Amino acid sequence: MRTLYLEPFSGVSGNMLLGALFDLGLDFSRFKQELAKLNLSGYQLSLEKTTQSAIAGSLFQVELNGLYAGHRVDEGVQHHHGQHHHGRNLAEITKIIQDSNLKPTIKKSSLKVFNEIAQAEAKVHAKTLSEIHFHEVGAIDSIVDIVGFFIGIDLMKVERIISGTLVDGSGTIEAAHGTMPVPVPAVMQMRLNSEVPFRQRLDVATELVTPTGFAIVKQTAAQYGALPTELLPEKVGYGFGTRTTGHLNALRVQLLTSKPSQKETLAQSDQVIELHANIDDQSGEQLGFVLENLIEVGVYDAYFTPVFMKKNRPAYQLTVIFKPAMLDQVCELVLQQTSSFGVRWHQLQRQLMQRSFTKVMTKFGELSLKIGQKGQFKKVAVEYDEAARIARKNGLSVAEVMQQALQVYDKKSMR
Ligand SMILES: O=C([S-])c1cc(C(=O)S)c[n+]([C@@H]2O[C@H](COP(=O)(O)O)[C@@H](O)[C@H]2O)c1
Ligand code: NI
Repeated sequence: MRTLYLEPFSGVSGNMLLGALFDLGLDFSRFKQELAKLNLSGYQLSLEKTTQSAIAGSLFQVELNGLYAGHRVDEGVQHHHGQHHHGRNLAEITKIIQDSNLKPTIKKSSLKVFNEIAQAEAKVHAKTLSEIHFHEVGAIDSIVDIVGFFIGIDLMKVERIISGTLVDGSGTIEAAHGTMPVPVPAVMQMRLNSEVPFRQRLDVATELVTPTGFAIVKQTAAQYGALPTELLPEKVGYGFGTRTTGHLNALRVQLLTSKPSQKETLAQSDQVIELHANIDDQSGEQLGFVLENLIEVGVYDAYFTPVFMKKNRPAYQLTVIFKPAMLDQVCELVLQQTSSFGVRWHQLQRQLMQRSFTKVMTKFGELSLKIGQKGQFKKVAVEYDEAARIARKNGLSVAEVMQQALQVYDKKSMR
């Protein structure tokens, strides 16, 4: 799976995302060909290979009638070059995107991002969605950045995006409406109840995370956190921002692929999801049923831990451990079959011993053994179900049967 890993150590914006994709090798001519399918005019694109703080990277900008696009959204009539213009609202932008010949997946993803930003702007400015206008200059910039990003990842065949923590600056910025706090209000609004990891640098007194950058990450990242260790960085790129921060102002991106030569490592180290839900109002019978169903669909483990919840309620915490591909299935099962109104999860790195299986013949019958190996360490475990069956049949303890099996194994392996 081709994965794009974002390192927004100096924030993220539409320009930085596209600059970074070009720096990774996205073909500028192919990109422009695809973007032309929008049938938009009045803009030029500039792509410059340059350096910042002695680091080589790419600066991507959208130029409109000689001006670099900056401000984006207004909640009504826009003053532009001394005239009054009504900007494009969400419905008009939706129409431009829908009427284009772009791939349906690109249209759909772009519209999700526009919706995310428009909802946040509407809330911040206490306006309705149709009253939020992406003004004439900013609308083109936003369309190019947002639609362009999805064109870029489609051309580069990126299948999954993972993002590290978004780092914003602090203080205030000057915008069309006056002074705005950082994180800017639209970003702050989109952060509410979102999982996107975020922190601020107090030594950078400007905006590093723009609404467009934040919305794209929020809508596209399948996972957040550190670089997955089982993946191999194949390419790295730097997309520069336009603000002067006194530091390297870039988004770093990595293109990751699975390590082909280390299949063994892959098999021994992988990622699992640990999901939790606290339940204080469901019967033991029903909860037992939930565990049975979870085990049946193939989770690695599922169990309850007694906990005290708010208001001193004795309750149970459900824990389920399973492979990441089962996330939707497990969430649905837990939400359908328990009284919990939500679930929470995190991804964990797991390391396993290399496993193999063998059989031994004891005087009571045949038994299966599981062998775990990690370097010079070795563990042998007797299959419990088989040992229990033999113990019952012969009137023995499970320990006696297991001991017999291990003795036979030891003799066999010493030979
Ligand atoms: O024009 C408006 S209303 C505006 C609102 C906000 C809010 O947070 S509300 C922010 N901005 C600033 O405009 C530029 C461009 O943002 P893009 O996401 O289009 O790149 C950026 O500095 C925003 O913070 C404008
Ligand atoms: Ni705004």
